[in-house]
Amino acid sequence: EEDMSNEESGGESNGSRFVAILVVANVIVLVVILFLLIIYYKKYNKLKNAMKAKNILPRDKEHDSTIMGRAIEKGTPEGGGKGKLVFMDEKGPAFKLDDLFRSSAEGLGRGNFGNCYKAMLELGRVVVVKRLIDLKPLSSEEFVRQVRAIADQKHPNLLPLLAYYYSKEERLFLYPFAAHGNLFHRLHGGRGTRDRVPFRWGSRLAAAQGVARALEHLHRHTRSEATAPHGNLKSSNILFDENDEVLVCDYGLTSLVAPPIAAQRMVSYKTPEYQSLKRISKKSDVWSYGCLVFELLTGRVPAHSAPPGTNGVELCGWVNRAVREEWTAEIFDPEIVVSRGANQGMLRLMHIAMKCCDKSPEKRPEIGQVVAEVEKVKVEDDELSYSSLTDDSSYSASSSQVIGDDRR
Ligand SMILES: Nc1ncnc2c1ncn2[C@@H]1O[C@H](COP(=O)(O)OP(=O)(O)OP(=O)(O)O)[C@@H](O)[C@H]1O
Repeated sequence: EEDMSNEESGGESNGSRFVAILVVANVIVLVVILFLLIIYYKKYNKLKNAMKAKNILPRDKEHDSTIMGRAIEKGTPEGGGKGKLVFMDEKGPAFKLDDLFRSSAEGLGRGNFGNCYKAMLELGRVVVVKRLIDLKPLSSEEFVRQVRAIADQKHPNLLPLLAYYYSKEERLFLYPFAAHGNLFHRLHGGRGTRDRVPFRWGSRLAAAQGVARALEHLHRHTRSEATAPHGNLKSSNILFDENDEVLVCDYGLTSLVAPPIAAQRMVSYKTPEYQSLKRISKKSDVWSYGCLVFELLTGRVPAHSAPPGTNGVELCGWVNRAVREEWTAEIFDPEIVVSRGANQGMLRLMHIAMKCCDKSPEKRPEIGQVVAEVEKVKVEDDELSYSSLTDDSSYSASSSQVIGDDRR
């Protein structure tokens, strides 16, 4: 009897051990399955994002329609922040934060200071929202003071700041949308394809004149000489409105951006004097203007402002070498020289740009002088005499080179 009861209790304990092993095995299998699912999900997401980044998968529509909301949600009252949308026009708000929150948006590109979105509001209004990252740590009062200084710069050739959004986590600038794109695309887009719309000399000259006028305005309204009032002058920051009028944008950010970031990313910090002496001044903008004019005349991208994925040329050195070595005719974009070669106006503009790009900032002209000279350049300018900025002897020499040169 004793043996039988021992056998029974042994059987019972074996049974419960078996059940326990079964439970543990099940738990292990479940944990392994869960673990595999997590790995699979992570890999799937990684692959999906990589494909999206390479434009293999179409962009998510839902993402597009809520992108603006996500961009600002942390700062809104609903998100727990204390976001504020402030309009610069005294007439008062043209729309509410909520309208922006609900607008559908499309990315325009990622610049050096964050993403830019085109936001389509109800009633057909379109604005551009620029997210600002890597700013200096400024108190809200100081930030507002700097933003007001930017907004007060009003000129027909400057893209006006419509509004700003400020919260602890997020700073946004709102601008009108410029319908005809930027100068970079106008100059370099679609080259060598059937889609290319030629960008003629007259339009390039008009762009050079508009930019010079905008810069002069910025310089006249900036007291300090030891700052670059624009700071980031380059072709992607020159826009065209629906009438093809020039609108210079992204001015005044030098006062908001942290200095090491500015040194890495802004054009005014690529000047010879900043590279050697860490000096920045109004003449840094004049140098950037000279480079921009070279870009207009040559159709080549300057190395210092070439967007990622594009190659640039060190244009100041290249043009100076061409003039020195007597092959000036070759620098001009074939799209503007057509059959008659570079005209007097193109040569005149080239010489103005050469003065602007002088290695020594002291030798560069003031932007006011640049405007006066650029305004004198005509679409068909056959006058041989001109003054102050352009050096008559080098001008005559290079004009004859242009006429006599073989195109290499
Ligand atoms: N108001 C606007 N209207 C139309 N296009 C704009 C407007 N503002 C910016 N863009 C375009 O959006 C794109 C991204 O602009 P963003 O200013 O962020 O970058 P970027 O000009 O390439 O570089 P950076 O940040 O150094 O200025 C550029 O192609 C620019 O020309």
